[in-house]
Amino acid sequence: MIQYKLIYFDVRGLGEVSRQLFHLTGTPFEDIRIPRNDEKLWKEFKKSTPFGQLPVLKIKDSISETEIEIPQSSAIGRYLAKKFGYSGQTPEEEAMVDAVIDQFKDFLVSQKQLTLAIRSKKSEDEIKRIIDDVVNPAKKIYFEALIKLLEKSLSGYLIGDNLTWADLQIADNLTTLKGFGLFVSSEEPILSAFHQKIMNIPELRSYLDSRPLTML
Ligand SMILES: N[C@@H](CCC(=O)N[C@@H](CS)C(=O)NCC(=O)O)C(=O)O
Repeated sequence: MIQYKLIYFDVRGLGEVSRQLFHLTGTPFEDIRIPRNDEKLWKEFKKSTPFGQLPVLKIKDSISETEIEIPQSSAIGRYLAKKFGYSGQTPEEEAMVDAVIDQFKDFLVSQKQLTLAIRSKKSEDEIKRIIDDVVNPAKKIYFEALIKLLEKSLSGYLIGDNLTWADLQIADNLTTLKGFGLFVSSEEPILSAFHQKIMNIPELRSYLDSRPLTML
């Protein structure tokens, strides 16, 4: 018997795609959420994590009595997607799924400047500057890459004929951008149709509906 514990902060962020994979597949897991604002608790807990950051996935096999901890959100997402059948159907699809995740991570470097500025209560002018000079140029490159894939897609998914964890990750990030006012459905019809398709997956819908729009 395998027991999963996913540890992340009490926000959507980098832990969300893994939570979604558990909900999608109906796999029981412990969803441990560290309060984002409890700095004292986090400072203590941080010491016990493999790389000093979250998310972390703990996997306990009660038969062999082994326990492992996996850090890094993409490693966790990829591991769960492989286990549950959402990592791509062939090695080539798997490579493209990884490429989409890498593209998302590249974009995240810019988005992170915005989230840090909001969290540290920077001035409106500074936040606008980050959006104009950093996030919007990176978003243009990111959206163009996604749109290219979707224009070629016959299934409506980013890669191949089936849902992969790359679809979940990108749709989740679109939700975040929507929360920031940086993804406006009427301006992005192709991405908007994709976002709706993923948001309406029957096995995930009630979970997704329960989640906040903002990732902070
Ligand atoms: N590359 C890592 C980044 C992880 C990361 O930045 N985690 C943040 C939360 S989103 C964190 O643990 N922040 C607290 C800290 O660094 O002390 C991943 O993808 O998991």
